[in-house]
Amino acid sequence: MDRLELKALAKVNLGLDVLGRRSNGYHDVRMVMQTVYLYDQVIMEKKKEPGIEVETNLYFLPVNENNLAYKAAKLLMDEFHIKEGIKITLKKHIPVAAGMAGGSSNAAAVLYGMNRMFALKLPEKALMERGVTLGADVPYCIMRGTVLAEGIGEVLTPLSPMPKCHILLAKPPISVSTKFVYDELDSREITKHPDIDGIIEGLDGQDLARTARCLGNVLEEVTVREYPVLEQIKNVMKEQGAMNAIMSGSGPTVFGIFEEKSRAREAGRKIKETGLTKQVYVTNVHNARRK
Ligand SMILES: C[C@@](CO)(OP(=O)(O)O)[C@H](O)COP(=O)(O)OP(=O)(O)OC[C@H]1O[C@@H](n2ccc(N)nc2=O)[C@H](O)[C@@H]1O
Ligand SMILES: Nc1ncnc2c1ncn2[C@@H]1O[C@H](COP(=O)(O)OP(=O)(O)O)[C@@H](O)[C@H]1O
Repeated sequence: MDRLELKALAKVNLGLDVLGRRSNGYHDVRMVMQTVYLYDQVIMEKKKEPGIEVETNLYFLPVNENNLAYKAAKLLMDEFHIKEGIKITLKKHIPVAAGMAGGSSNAAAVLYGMNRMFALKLPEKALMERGVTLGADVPYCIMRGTVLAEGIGEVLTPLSPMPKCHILLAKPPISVSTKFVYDELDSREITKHPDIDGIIEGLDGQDLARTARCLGNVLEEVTVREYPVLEQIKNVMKEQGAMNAIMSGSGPTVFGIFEEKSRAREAGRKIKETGLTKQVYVTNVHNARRK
């Protein structure tokens, strides 16, 4: 196989709880992850000359060893002494540094793609073990779907799939570092832990209303205080009929759950109109496994 075109899908966190801090600075988490149908296109092409070439439509992204897609390719090329080269084209649509795991999803796609193109025959678990060395969310991005993520995010248990619904994503034009958000949380007392078990029970009962009611992200304690725009976006979504709305991951993307697509669209229009952000996307949950 000389060419492979993959979709690297984004995620949202339906629930995100932090249980403790490890001595290396990483945190023990308990998260419910959900894949959404917003994706980057990852095109992989073999080339005769050795080496890794990365090309992307976003001028500000690195195309060297600092790109997560490059790192993923290098990891397997080094381990398996691959002599041929690879060109990776990233057509980015997932907002960058947004709490939607765009970079991790690119890395996951490249690990999956390299495994297939070079017939490495690594089982999914082996790809995940390598993936976590690139980022805590990479193993989940390999697995995809509705998943409970524990440990630092790499201990994965598939859950009952999220019932069909529409997701409105809104990314305000602010930048928040994941490390900063986790570190800030250490200096605060967590006043309210999200009801992760309630989300899981909602999913088990295929009860969208219950699942939506239990959405929660402990990292909001840091970001919402710092950036009131997040609360404003959540409020518009709820006023416009969202079953609930919270921040995804370390932010700043906020997402709302809607039963009707027209209402999700209308809420997106309102968010743009009121000048909170121009970056809004209406999408849905995606539960198909990789082929
Ligand atoms: C917050 C979450 C929620 O899904 O997602 P994003 O907001 O990045 O999408 C993840 O936990 C982020 O995962 P990921 O972005 O892959 O993390 P990494 O690159 O491994 O780590 C970036 C930094 O986040 C902090 N970190 C990450 C994961 C974790 N369990 N504890 C942490 O404290 C560490 O300070 C680390 O240096
Ligand atoms: N292929 C990539 N796509 C997006 N970001 C990347 C990529 N490679 C490296 N990065 C860097 O990783 C950081 C986090 O990006 P991203 O994965 O989009 O964040 P998040 O996990 O918060 O959604 C950014 O600062 C970006 O410069």
